[in-house]
Amino acid sequence: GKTFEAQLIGTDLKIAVVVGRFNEFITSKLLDGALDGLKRHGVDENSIDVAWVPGAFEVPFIAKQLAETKKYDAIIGLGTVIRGSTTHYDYVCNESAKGIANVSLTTNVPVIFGIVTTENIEQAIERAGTKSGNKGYDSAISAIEMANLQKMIG
Ligand SMILES: O=c1[nH]c(NC[C@H](O)[C@H](O)[C@H](O)CO)c([N+](=O)[O-])c(=O)[nH]1
Repeated sequence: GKTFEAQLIGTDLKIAVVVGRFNEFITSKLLDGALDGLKRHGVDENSIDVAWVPGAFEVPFIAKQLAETKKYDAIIGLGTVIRGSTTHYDYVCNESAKGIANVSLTTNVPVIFGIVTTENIEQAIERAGTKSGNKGYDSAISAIEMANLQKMIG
């Protein structure tokens, strides 16, 4: 039988990035990583739209609005939730994760979960371009793969 495995080439793809402003010190780095990953894999700068929302909780809502335009091959959700500074850490994380998965499934547009969820600021910094890489960059690669995979399966 067939094996579907997509290329990581982003030419001709249209991508939207939804990024939470909360913990902007981190999320701006995630966005930089995502844009870097998209462009260096061939996505045209003019084919990348970015929407800023207040925080991770709002990412799914705007991701859904963008998905319903049918203009994008994939959407990347970026944010940072740090338990140390959040009393309602679990709610924000759970609703953001559940919401993002739900948008994918209800709109048939791949939405990548690029929300950094950590115990403390140091761990968040590690995932935004230091020793654990950049989760925004990784999300960009996953977005390209999922968009191409969906096109392969048709
Ligand atoms: O993205 C985040 N939003 C956070 N809260 C805001 C939330 O995402 C909504 O923007 C807010 O509740 C208004 O709806 C966070 N904390 O509460 O700490 C957080 O750590 N990260």
